[in-house]
Amino acid sequence: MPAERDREPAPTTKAGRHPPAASAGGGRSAGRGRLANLWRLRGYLRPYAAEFGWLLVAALAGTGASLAVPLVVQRVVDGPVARREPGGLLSLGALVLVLGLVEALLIFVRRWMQSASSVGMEAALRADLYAHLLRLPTSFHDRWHSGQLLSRATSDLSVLRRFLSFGLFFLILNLVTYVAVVVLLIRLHPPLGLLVAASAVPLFLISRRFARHYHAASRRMQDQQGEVATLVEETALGLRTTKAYGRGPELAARFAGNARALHDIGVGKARLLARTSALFDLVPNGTLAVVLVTGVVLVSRGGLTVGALVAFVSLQLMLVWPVQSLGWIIANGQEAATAADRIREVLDTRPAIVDAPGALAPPRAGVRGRLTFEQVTFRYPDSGAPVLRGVDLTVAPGETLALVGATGCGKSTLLSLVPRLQEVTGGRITLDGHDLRDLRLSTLRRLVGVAFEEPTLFSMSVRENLTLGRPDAGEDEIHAALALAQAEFAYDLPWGLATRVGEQGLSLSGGQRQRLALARAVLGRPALLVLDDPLSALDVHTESLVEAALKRVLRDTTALLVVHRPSTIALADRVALLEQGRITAVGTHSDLLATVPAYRSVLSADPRPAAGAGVSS
Ligand SMILES: Nc1ncnc2c1ncn2[C@@H]1O[C@H](COP(=O)(O)OP(=O)(O)OP(=O)(O)O)[C@@H](O)[C@H]1O
Repeated sequence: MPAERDREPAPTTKAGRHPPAASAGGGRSAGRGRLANLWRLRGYLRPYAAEFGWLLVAALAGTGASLAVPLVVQRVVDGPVARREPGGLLSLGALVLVLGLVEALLIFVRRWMQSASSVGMEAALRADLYAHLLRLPTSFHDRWHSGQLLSRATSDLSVLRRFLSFGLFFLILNLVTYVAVVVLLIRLHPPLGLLVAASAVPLFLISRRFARHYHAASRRMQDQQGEVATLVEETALGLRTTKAYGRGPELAARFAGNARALHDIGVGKARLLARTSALFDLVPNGTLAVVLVTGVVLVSRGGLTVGALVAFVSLQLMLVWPVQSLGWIIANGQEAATAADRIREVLDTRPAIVDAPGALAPPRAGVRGRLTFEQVTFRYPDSGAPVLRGVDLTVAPGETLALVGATGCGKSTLLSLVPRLQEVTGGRITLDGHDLRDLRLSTLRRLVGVAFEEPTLFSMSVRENLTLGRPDAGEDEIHAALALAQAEFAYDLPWGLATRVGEQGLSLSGGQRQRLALARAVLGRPALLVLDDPLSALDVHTESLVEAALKRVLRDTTALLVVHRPSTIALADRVALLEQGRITAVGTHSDLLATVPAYRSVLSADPRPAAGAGVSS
């Protein structure tokens, strides 16, 4: 299902902002829009419309059967009982039995069919949400807490399923029951019937107030669940650091604070529901008391038959449960509305980096690999100053260019622009003269092999990790890539390449992970290699082996490398110095060493500001 609106609401982000609905304590516009997002998800119910319709028919028929019983009882009381003659009692008794059996059968049919549609709807929505998360740019994931996404993909979807399978169903059923009973009551005795009908007014007012407050509480609760999920996830991922620094107690206290907040919101919600449920109990029972007293007076004055009073009261008793359950249904509905808001916040975020219409897909063989940055500017969303400012740089086909600069000057950012993980905010980058934005994303990412500073491995087999970008890679290619990255240790793992590496590849050493990530980048000989400090976690011996192997690959591949160590810089044909978002010098390593003090300063880790950086690109 496509995202429908072109807006990025302020989500519960890492910056801690909340969407407008989170603080919705009431207000007319909030009230109007409260169910809007729930309504927008109706498309997911469409495939199950017929099923849902049959369910409703079965439920309404069952309710009709149960409503008929008091009317038969009226005939029994006013007929055989009043006349004190049992004639006709048998047929009326048989009718009640048949009605009971029909009702039981219809309830069985309804329950049998009920769950499949809601589970199917939940699965479809979850699949769309996940696919959409994959399409969203890295800037989106930079801003959102992973726990918030996790809770949306799990608990929010379950809340929606519960509402669609029970809440919505009983809301319709109970409303129809209410109207049908009131119509029957008015037919039995118009003044008393209208009195019962009038009880809908306080019920409506209570419902409206409750819905408003419960919606706000639900939003707080579901956001807080996301916060707790984030904390648990961060703790699990950073467990080693936490333990090493002895920060366990501090984290436990932070968790306890968050869990306490969740608990308090949960208790608040439960109390709100309890208070309102009491009112929902009071109204039908109070009306019943008035009807009983008035009814008995009417019977004593001959204005109503005993049978009619029995039928009236029996029918009215059938309203107690629908009214009592109103609190639960509204609560469920408001939680579902909140869940829909939270899910739409993700679905409404448009993927910013997408294929242009008519995007090109040049074949690998036709790509020479000339990479050019033309006046490239880049600024992170929500941050003030641009990280890159007017970068001009050309990497010739087959050339290896090393990017050098002080920490935080924007090297990784510049690299991330090549596979379009981030989009330039000014200027353009071209590959063989084509603006990267004119290339099909999937093609571009096949042409560019990437290895990041932090080598991420997924909890799947080594082979799957290696062939992530090239599922079709053959055994020879895998072997060549592993050999190149000096990562043949993978064959010696307990199950060879079929060995599952742990989450984030934690069962491997940093150097092993880095070598596997390098093998993944070079697999299939991409036209362009983009490597962010690819040798940082290697020991001196392995580093020189990988360097030697890399040298071979780099000979016929265009490559842009971020490097810190002079030994790795030797791999490059030329070096570019990045300072405060600008390329201030380009040349060979020896030229720059000789002529650019800032370059010497960066390489010698000299913290002094480099004055007079000279050679410009
Ligand atoms: N996702 C982000 N959102 C906002 N600012 C960011 C983001 N990532 C990086 N930055 C900022 O952009 C600047 C450049 O970061 P970048 O990681 O590109 O530097 P770098 O030169 O690669 O650093 P290092 O050598 O330490 O890896 C830094 O000031 C950093 O704080």
